[in-house]
Amino acid sequence: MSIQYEVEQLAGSYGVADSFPKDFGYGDEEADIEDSPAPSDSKPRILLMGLRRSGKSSIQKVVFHKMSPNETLFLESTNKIYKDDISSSSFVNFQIWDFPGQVDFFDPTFDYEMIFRGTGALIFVIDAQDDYVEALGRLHLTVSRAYRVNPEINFEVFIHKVDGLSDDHKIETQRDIHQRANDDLADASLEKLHLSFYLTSIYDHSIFEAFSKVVQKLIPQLPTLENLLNIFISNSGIEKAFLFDVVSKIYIATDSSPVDMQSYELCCDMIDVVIDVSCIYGLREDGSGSAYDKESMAIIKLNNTTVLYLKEVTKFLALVCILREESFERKGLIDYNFHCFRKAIHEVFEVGVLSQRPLGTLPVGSPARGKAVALNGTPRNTV
Ligand SMILES: Nc1nc2c(ncn2[C@@H]2O[C@H](COP(=O)(O)OP(=O)(O)OP(=O)(O)O)[C@@H](O)[C@H]2O)c(=O)[nH]1
Repeated sequence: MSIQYEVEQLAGSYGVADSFPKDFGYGDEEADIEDSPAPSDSKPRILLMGLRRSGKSSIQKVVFHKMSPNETLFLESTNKIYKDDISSSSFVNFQIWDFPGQVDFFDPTFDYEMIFRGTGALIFVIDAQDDYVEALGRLHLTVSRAYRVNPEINFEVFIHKVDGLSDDHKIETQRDIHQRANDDLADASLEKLHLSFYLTSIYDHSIFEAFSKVVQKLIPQLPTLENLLNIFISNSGIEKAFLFDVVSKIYIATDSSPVDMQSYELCCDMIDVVIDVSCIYGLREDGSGSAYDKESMAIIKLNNTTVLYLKEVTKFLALVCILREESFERKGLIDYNFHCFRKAIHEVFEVGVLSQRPLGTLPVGSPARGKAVALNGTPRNTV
């Protein structure tokens, strides 16, 4: 059975007119799509805030720059705002702003209104191995100010460095921080301000999983991507599928079955294996070429009748699936369905790229014509 029909219907019927975070690729199919990235300062921002030494720079380096967790021990304290534009290497077309812990953010020389206005998500990092009373006060001050300037911001709290805590202690810490932070908001009549909490550590996959959720909330096309994944897996006998940003190993979408940490870790490990092998054996003799390109694909059969299947979807994205060996007997069907899935994803992105062009330059009849454009759902303000 093919899924071509449904997929094409879906991509069309959603009429995704919002923009998509990143131009999606390369090659013949996309040659007519102009790459017109937003000027770097107009990109939606993810702010990383928190007290000194809470782990902000480490998070950023581990997730987006492949730094090994142990190396973060030698990171120097950040003493100015560090703007990291990761859009040239990653699907995630955001600027990550790492704030130095010791700077008085509400110093009058700091134009915090401008900073918050163009912000998509504010991640507040709390060191769970330290006394967190001061951090909670700072959290309250920061989110209440930010909310007044821009109530659309997603407020995310990373209860970080939980690798040092026992399971019971983790739960208790999360409950306590959740309770106190929300009590403070209630006292300030800010009940509408919603905080999301995550237990994170750079020493396991929890930081990638948490960042995945933060980024997913900023992708307006998420429901379309999830639908496409659902159709793909149900027609191909696949158990779980993730759409990964290869560089950061953030999953930007998955099908609607629950995510268990082990499956996610397995898929992350597969990406590492593929990229590492490709770096060693996949480049040309003079070192040119790319470790990840249109040809990238891998199948790994495990000794427990599980098969892992990875294929390139776009320049930055890969589909990684987990399936049973017996389902893999119909490999032809899976390959064909993947082909349709890939095409549909490109169509979704194509509309996104078109919608980023000035409206006057769009072809008449283009679905993006006449719609207001907001990058990742976030106003494009220049700071
Ligand atoms: N155990 C543990 N240590 C961590 C984790 N994340 C960061 N650290 C350590 O925390 C220390 C401070 O990390 P930084 O990333 O420099 O903290 P920061 O918040 O950027 O600090 P400032 O730049 O001073 O604001 C480093 O020694 C890291 O190795 C974690 O998940 N677990």
